[in-house]
This record gives sequence, structure tokens and C-alpha cells, in this order.
Amino acid sequence: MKRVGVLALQGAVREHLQSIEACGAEGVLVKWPKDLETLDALILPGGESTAMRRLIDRYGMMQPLRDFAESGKPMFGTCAGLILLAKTVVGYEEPHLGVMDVAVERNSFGRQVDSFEAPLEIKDLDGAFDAVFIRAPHIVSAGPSAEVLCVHDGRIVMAKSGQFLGCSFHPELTEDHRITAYFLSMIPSRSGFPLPN
Ligand SMILES: NC(=O)CC[C@H](N)C(=O)O
Repeated sequence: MKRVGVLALQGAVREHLQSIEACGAEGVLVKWPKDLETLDALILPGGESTAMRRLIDRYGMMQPLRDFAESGKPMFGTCAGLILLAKTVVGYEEPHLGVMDVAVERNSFGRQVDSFEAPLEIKDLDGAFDAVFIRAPHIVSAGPSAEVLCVHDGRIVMAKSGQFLGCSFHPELTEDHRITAYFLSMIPSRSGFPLPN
């Protein structure tokens, strides 16, 4: 069974675990560096990126998370999690993890619409996905290695770049688990049985 971690320092953790389990994988709470050791993939949830960053530093998770990215295993950032993954955060000198080839802008749908729902057309997904946006960022630009998966209102709200998947919205807050399933499909299947000599 695939083991998928959810960074559990702050934010929408439980809903991601439920979605992972609804897709037939094992969900694992991740708080400490050792929790990353046996995972096949990791989700960075939505919440508040600045608060999450403080906790990442306090729990000594920055380097272990970078090492995890370096290992090539799939990582999925939703909303604040996308901000943590991005190589550039508009208006900030330094990124957080800075591993995904996108630039993001925080709170970019305006203060007057703190949260809203929208049916999205997502590449490779049949039929609309009803997405919940909460003080959401958007992807201002996607680097050459990134593939844009969804544009809403002229703004990129979902992209994939190699092992990294990111979206502006909260896919875990609906009963529609197709995006979690899409992420799980990015986990390479384990190599088959060793052949006899
Ligand atoms: N729902 C969310 O994750 C909001 C993200 C938050 N506005 C931030 O900048 O971190």
C-alpha cells in the first residue's frame, strides 16, 4: 500500500488524510523528520504559509523537507502548501522550500472574496471539479518545466512540474477525491519481483 504523508504542523490536515484513505492509500501524519522516512509521497496542506513556515523551522523540518524533495518523491502543495513549494513568492526575497518551478502570489483573489467555490476544468480530469478557494494564492508564472493544468478567471490555479503538483484551492474539502487520486498516480509503482539469476 502507498504511504502518503501530510505535513501536520498547521492547517487542513485531517481532510487530506481522509481523502488519501478514500483513495485506498495509507495516510501518515508528519510532524518530525523521522516521519518522512518511510513515505512514498508527501502533501503540504493549506493553512497559513507564514505560520507553517515558523513551525517548520521550530520542528527542524526545513532541511528534511528539502532532502525529501531532493529524493525525487512526489510532493503536492495545496494553497499555503503551494506557497511553501514555490521557487518564487511575489514580494518576498526568499522562497520557503523553493523547489517547484513556479512563482506564486499570496491572497491574490482580493480581500472582498475571502473564499468562494468554482467549477474548474482541469486537464486530464473528466467533468468539472467543484473547488473551494480560501484566501487563495495563484501561480503568476510557470517555468519551462511546469505544465499548467488549470486556469480560472485568467489565473493559473493548478500546475505540475516534474514530481511537484500544486494547486491554489482546497481539493480535500470536497467529497470528490479525483485530485488526490491524480497525485497518487504520480507515485511510481514499486519495481517488480527480482528476477532469478
Ligand atoms: N487557504 C490557504 O491555505 C490560504 C493561504 C494563505 N492565504 C497564505 O498565504 O498562506
